[in-house]
Amino acid sequence: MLMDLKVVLVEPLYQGNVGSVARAMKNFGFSDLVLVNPCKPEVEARAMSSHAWDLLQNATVVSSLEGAIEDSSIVIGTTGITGLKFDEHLRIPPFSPREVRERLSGMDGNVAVLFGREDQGFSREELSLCDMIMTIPTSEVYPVMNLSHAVAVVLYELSELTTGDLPLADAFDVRLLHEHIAELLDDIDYPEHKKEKTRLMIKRIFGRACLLEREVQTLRGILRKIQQHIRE
Ligand SMILES: C[S@@+](CC[C@H](N)C(=O)[O-])C[C@H]1O[C@@H](n2cnc3c(N)ncnc32)[C@H](O)[C@@H]1O
Repeated sequence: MLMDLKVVLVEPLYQGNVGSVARAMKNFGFSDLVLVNPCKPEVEARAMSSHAWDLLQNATVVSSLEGAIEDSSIVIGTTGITGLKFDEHLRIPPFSPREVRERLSGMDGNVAVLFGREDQGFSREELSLCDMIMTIPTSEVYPVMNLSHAVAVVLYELSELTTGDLPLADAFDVRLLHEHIAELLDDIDYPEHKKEKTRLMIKRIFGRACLLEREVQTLRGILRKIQQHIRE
């Protein structure tokens, strides 16, 4: 069974790419396409989508990335630029599509894979919403691929992903866990200037772990106990 996976295109600029993405999705058996503030898919998009025009017609159009991923347990950002050039503050180890497939194999849940703008990729704020970063290994000489080519390679690999019976934590519960951690940092008077980066680091650690429902509940239980202890 295929994982419940949606492809999110963030502010795609060119109709041709949007059409080609729809085609690649249909080629690999995916249908859930979300477009954040897209260019209007018209004649060119239709031509490039070929027999996947229906998929494009049924795409969900939203006005914010947050809205596109609010129900996703795991949010995976994609980029051709890694290392310090990518973002010196985030320093996230990127995963190849094969590594992502291996990590998610046997699990069940909502996964969103994000693809960035053709000209600028993602902003730092957008990247901070991601649990994992995925990079297709390419030539170092020219690592940045065309948007729709990148989608096709990623989906080729993820179409081999087999869903299992381990439920990924619900997006809402993961959000509560992070709110809980933020409260705890306040309770222990964690240095104000370090809070944001620390919260992001914890989000990344948990993101890489692909937390299961039971694990989130256990972590929240422990945090509650610590909080009670501190507040007494
Ligand atoms: C043309 S690229 C964007 C290039 C942009 N100049 C940048 O700085 O990221 C459009 C999108 O394709 C995807 N992409 C391109 N190359 C990739 C690669 N090697 N691995 C994973 N995704 C890639 C990413 O989602 C990227 O945001």
